[in-house]
Amino acid sequence: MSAPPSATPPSLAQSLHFWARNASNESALLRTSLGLGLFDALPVRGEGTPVKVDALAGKVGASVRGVRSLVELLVCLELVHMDEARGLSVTKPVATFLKDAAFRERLREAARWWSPIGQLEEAVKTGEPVTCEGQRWDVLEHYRRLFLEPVPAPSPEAEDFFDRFARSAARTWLLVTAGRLGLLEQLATGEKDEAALRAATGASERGLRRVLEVLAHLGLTRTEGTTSGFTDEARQVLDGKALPYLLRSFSVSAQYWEALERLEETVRHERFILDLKDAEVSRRFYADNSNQITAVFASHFQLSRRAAATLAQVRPLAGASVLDIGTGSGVWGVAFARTEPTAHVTYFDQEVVLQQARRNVEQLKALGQARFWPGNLFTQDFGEAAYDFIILPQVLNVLRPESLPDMFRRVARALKPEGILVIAEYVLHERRDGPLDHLYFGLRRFLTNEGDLLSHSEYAALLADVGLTSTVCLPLPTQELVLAARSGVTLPTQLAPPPRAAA
Ligand SMILES: C[S@@+](CC[C@H](N)C(=O)[O-])C[C@H]1O[C@@H](n2cnc3c(N)ncnc32)[C@H](O)[C@@H]1O
Repeated sequence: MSAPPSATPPSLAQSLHFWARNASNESALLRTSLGLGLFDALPVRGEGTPVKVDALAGKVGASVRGVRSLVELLVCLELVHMDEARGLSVTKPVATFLKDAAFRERLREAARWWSPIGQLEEAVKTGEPVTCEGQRWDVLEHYRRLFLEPVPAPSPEAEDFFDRFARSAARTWLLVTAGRLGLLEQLATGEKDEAALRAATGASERGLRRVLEVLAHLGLTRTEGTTSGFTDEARQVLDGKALPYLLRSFSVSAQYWEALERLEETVRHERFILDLKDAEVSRRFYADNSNQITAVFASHFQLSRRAAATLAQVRPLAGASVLDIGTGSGVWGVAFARTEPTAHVTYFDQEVVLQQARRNVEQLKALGQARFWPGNLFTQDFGEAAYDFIILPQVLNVLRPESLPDMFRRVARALKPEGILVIAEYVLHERRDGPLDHLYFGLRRFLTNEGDLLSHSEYAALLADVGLTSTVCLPLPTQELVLAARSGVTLPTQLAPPPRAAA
């Protein structure tokens, strides 16, 4: 299920993508919004004076940034309406089903299962209820009721809301668990009988059956007698490298589980459960994530090469000095090195992450043009008038909003007078009400004590403050490119065509 509700049901590939990345965010969003009383604090559309986000945060006693990161998603999902003056009200169908006491109780009951669901792996192995906060929870029975014995909701809108609220995260965790048990990998190699699957995964009879029943319900598997395998569609979608890639995405989502469960605490008090501003937590998280970042290297390399080609339209890259800040896998800097063999690239990141970047740069035979610079991007002085291009690829969203002016000041100082700043980011619509994937990404940045996503004009205002008065925003597939420079410097106004497959 993806949103807003559309006439055509999503394909299995689209659903898997959503379950891997955003389904647990969606459940946490709705569970937290309800827990905070956000819907109840808003007037019904057309029946009262719309409320601005600051006032709403005051009403529910929570942080403005936190409430804003929820509300922008609720607006995008069309559960909350935002008028031209940014006044908020709850839509009529939502107000109606939330007044239904029995439905409300179903939501409350479903909300209690987040932690127990996190122990699904144990439940599948033992076939027994799990213990959580001193109580026994029959997670396998919960999955049966949730997916195989649905209770009618008071309206189609209520059913859609319940699905997002209760089942979205449950789908993600089922797939996380099936991945961890090695069940999906077993099924990918062909049909298997129950005994073989139990032996390979350590699952109990009851646990395996339930997982397979729900996977079948999701359209991934089918079982005849005691033999199970992927459906034809699942086989096609999970062919080759697609399954390992998907499993890595699920494992990244799993890292956020507890923080999503406790999102209400974070929105209320800005108390961060997965605090990436803690140096040790950040080191571990990004060291782990750099594998994931490397897994998406090939697709991001398409984007970064296209960005380098776009800049080469207005400025020769020959002999250019390039600084790639928060380089991660190195995918952005190395694209400049590969586009122009005389360009020199400095890769800046945490030491532990640079080890991975070095391997990737070496593989692309660009070590001769490389310098690796370990440091802390929050405090590092990047020098003065030293670089023709500075790249900030997917890194501004790591900085809390109050750190952005200082970051831009250090970066503008390090740019040569004719230099160009290259920001690759998830740039929001001017109304900050989409795109949906960007907003979910933004919610994760908020809950990990990282930054805000901005619109083009919000970036332009901050950049103008440091003298980079000329900006353009060019949409790449999946993210945006904001280019900035001092007045009079020519910036490209359109993207170069996509590069050919070979690097
Ligand atoms: C979201 S990743 C982006 C990676 C890469 N630029 C890309 O587009 O794939 C953010 C990067 O910022 C780095 N980072 C986060 N905090 C940092 C800090 N305090 N100092 C240096 N690098 C940091 C992380 O290690 C990570 O590689």
